Amino acid sequence: MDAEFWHRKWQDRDIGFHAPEANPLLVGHFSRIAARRGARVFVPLCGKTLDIHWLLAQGYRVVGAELNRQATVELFSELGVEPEIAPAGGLEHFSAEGIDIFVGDIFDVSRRLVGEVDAIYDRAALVALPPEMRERYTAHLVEISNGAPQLLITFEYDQALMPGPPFAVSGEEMAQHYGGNYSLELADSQPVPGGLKGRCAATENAWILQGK
Ligand SMILES: C[S@@+](CC[C@H](N)C(=O)[O-])C[C@H]1O[C@@H](n2cnc3c(N)ncnc32)[C@H](O)[C@@H]1O
Repeated sequence: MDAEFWHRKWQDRDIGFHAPEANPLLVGHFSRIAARRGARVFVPLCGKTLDIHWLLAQGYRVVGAELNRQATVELFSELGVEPEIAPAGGLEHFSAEGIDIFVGDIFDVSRRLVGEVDAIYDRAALVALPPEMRERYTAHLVEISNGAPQLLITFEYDQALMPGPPFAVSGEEMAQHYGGNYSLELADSQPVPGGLKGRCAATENAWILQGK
């Protein structure tokens, strides 16, 4: 799952992960980790998700990281906002009132660059990464956010039945990555209607991670 894999997906418009509405688990649970209007929410691997539209509409500020420039151009266009675009280290920084998106590899996003983070919303980000990248990703997220609380959405299913992404991430794996920094609560668990990609029984889990 290198950069080319994701750029090709965007180029071929093979973006089944892009949901047509804000995620119900976000809508149902987010206020538990960030109640304050104006809180700044980090959305890693953000694509052009409508979850960002929802967060902005609730009065949150958003900072995102996304590899694909065209996805970011479309995000701002669909928000109806003209971004300022500037170089930022080796990345590009798209910004407008209440929103900053860094275009490039999340591993090049530093704590200094990302700035204040009050909460993290991870949907289709941890589960988009293969097992060998998840340890590095989770440690990096904790480092650049200073251990901000998270709402993290995962899938659980029999990985033998279907290759990822999205990958299955178990509760045990969650504890391995995040148990040292956070207390973990499985706040919600819902069957995926019709199965994952229409072919594999799965549950979608909403985890709330609060700093220890
Ligand atoms: C499965 S999609 C999810 C997008 C979004 N979270 C959503 O819910 O629609 C994963 C996204 O992560 C981006 N991505 C993959 N690897 C990345 C990396 N190393 N750094 C930044 N973005 C990355 C891809 O381009 C893609 O848009």
